[in-house]
Amino acid sequence: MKILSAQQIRAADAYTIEHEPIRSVLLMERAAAECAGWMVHTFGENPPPFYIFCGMGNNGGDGLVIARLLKEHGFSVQAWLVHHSDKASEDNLANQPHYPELQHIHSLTDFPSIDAEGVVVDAIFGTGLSRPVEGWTAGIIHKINDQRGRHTIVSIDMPSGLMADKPAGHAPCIHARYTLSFQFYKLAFMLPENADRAGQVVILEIGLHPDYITQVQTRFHVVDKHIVRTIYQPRDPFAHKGTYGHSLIIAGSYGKMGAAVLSARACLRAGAGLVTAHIPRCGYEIMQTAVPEAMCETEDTQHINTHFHETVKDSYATIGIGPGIGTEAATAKALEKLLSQYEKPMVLDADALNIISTYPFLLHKIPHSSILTPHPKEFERLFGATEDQFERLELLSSKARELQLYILLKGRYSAMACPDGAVYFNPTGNPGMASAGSGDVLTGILTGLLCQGYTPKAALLLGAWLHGLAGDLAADDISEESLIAEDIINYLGQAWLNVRNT
Ligand SMILES: NC(=O)C1=CN([C@@H]2O[C@H](COP(=O)(O)OP(=O)(O)OC[C@H]3O[C@@H](n4cnc5c(N)ncnc54)[C@H](O)[C@@H]3O)[C@@H](O)[C@H]2O)[C@@H](O)CC1
Ligand SMILES: Nc1ncnc2c1ncn2[C@@H]1O[C@H](COP(=O)(O)OP(=O)(O)O)[C@@H](O)[C@H]1O
Ligand SMILES: [K+]
Repeated sequence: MKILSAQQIRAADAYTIEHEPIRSVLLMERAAAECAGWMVHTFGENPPPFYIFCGMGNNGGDGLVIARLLKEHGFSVQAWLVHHSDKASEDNLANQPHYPELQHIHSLTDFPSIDAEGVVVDAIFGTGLSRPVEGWTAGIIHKINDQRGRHTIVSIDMPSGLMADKPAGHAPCIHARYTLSFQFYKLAFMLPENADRAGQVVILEIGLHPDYITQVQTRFHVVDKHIVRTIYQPRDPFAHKGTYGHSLIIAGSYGKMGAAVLSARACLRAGAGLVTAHIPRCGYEIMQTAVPEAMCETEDTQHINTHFHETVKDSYATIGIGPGIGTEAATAKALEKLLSQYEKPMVLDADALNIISTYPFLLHKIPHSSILTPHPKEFERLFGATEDQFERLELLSSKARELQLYILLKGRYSAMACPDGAVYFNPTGNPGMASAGSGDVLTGILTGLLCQGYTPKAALLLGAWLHGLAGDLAADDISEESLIAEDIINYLGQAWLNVRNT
């Protein structure tokens, strides 16, 4: 699914109005009807009172229509027009007479007391907000946020105060429980700095013209079922174990053999034909016992990996390196040699990335189209700090282009930058996965997918999706709290079935 900028969304509205064709006030009616429908579906059993705050633009226009529709449905509704500007938009103005009970807010003192527990609808600003909200309108936003404990706040299209594709910093902004966003995710929703602003994002289809959506060029995308289904390749009925490649996992050190076990096991469950784990000697029995399906190659050194470059053969379809290997000088030396001699795309994670941040010239030795999977701290060590998360996204995308690598920046919506500069966000996954070892599993999955012949881009998008989906399926059964990395591996099979049957 594409992520459009505010300006592209305006163009999509205009294109739809001209080519469907539909009058703009009817497009507003259609969008608002989707919101009202969601509200009836969500709160309709025993409807609470609704308090609707409308702005002067088209977002406010949506609010006016929602107020009318909910009232017609028999809900208890009060609505206010927040006069942040002297002029209302045409469609806002057209809808005001259809809601005669409309009340007015001209200053902070007009803010009503809203007693009974209910739903506060925020339709003050949408994608038209061009600068941070100031003055008494900012005060209204704070007053609405003060209601959070007692009321459910639902924002229409955007939480008011947030801008679709610009940082809002510490500017006043509604903290919604739900955001009903029209047709597309907005870039701002993908960033952790806005996590407590948009709340749970619900995408509502409002029938914007498909021709516009197909032809519009955008760098940002959210991975969805359609993309994943296009990537998925069923296995060949005549396959043998050689068909799906031989991968090498270089991982683990004394005290961190779990990282190696998790990566090797995930690599197998992702579908690799053969897996060899390269580990220090201290891990031999652990690995052979925990992952009997994997072959094992050990170092002369007892506790760390130092000579893996000597055993690497071109016959390995790919390599996954990094989880738990430590950052000792001897390991760093071996990594440098490995990067100089192995030419196929590989997966680099964790300590492999930490070593590279200490010796940045190694970045240029990584085989093109390899996948790097830093978490935010590792990313900062590799590429430096940024002012805000929009700037960090730009840095991510420009580094992927400059180095011709795929870089996955981990998070709630992991951001995956491609060598052509495009960035895909992965929507699957949950906070239960914020526990030790989840990243080691991801390394194994990505390696397993590369190994069996998926292109690096396909492996990246499908791998992140499967990883998060397995986590979601596990959390559904055993809770987010008790989820551990091993569960992600155990539910990978169900995630595969889900992808196959979609
Ligand atoms: N036909 C369309 O264009 C449709 C638009 N829709 C709605 O329209 C919204 C966009 O509407 P608009 O473009 O009118 O914009 P908004 O309603 O988001 O806000 C624009 C209003 O806010 C004012 N404003 C902007 N920045 C401000 C600031 N910092 N402080 C105070 N006032 C400020 C502007 O002067 C204008 O009055 C979408 O988010 C969506 O809710 C939907 O109804 C779908 C159809
Ligand atoms: N709140 C969350 N929502 C979705 N995914 C998450 C969340 N927290 C963590 N994850 C995922 O779990 C993985 C954690 O990786 P990482 O921090 O490297 O863990 P570790 O180093 O312990 O293995 C990442 O893929 C990340 O996207
Ligand atoms: K809003």
